[in-house]
Amino acid sequence: MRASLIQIAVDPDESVEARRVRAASLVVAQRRADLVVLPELWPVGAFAYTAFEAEAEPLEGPTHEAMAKAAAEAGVWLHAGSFVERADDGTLYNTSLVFSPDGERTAAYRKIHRFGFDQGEAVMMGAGEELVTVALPDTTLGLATCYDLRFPEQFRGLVDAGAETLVVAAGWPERRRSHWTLLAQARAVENQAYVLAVGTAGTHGDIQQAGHSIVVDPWGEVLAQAGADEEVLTVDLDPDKVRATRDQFPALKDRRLGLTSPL
Ligand SMILES: NC(=O)CCC(=O)C(=O)O
Repeated sequence: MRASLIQIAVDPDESVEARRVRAASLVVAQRRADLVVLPELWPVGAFAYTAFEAEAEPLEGPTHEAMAKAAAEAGVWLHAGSFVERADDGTLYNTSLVFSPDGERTAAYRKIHRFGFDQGEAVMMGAGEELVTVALPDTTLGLATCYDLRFPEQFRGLVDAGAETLVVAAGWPERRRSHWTLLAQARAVENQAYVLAVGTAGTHGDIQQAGHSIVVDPWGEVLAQAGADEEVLTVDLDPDKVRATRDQFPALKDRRLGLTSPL
């Protein structure tokens, strides 16, 4: 199974519409891949908080339309990264979309853990409430977005729901790049799953992006890592490796659930 991670550059001097057109053509160029993945909030920029309101779209808005078309034209499974969704009640969400090779939407995932503590996304957006997995012919994807990477219980929930390939769409800052690499490897090792983590390049909201998208195998080995600039990272995955790792080193079976504290 070939996966291509598109580490697109997000800079304020390019319009959202121009970037949408460019992202679609980058997807269409990945015709030889089975799965293509874009990062978090690439239309507007994950830290471009002041643009969230103006650039919010309905679920089936222009980003949905462009990405459905690109998936069908390339004939690939497409995790289209996330965009700012405006729900019918007006609430904004950081929402990821997945399309099948015929351009049908198969999943929408609203980011569960909002970043910013008492500001930015954490106060401007609603929180997703549902774990989302997507069954592909060769593997099951478990979806997560950026800050979610810091919450292992979300990933365990995805694994319990059948996930074998954990996809993290992010807009991770350069300042915490060491956490990005470490956490991607940790989520792979503890869940005995592939981790495909794709970030953005460029600078938005004055936050320099780390790039360094990364693919980690179920044993925790880094199969490939991008640099800081715009880049497409292409990797061949062996879905049987998840089953083999879980059979040969069955740590997931030794979980002790329901422990209580005497305090
Ligand atoms: N967009 C995000 O969720 C940023 C997360 C981040 O910067 C961090 O966890 O560190």
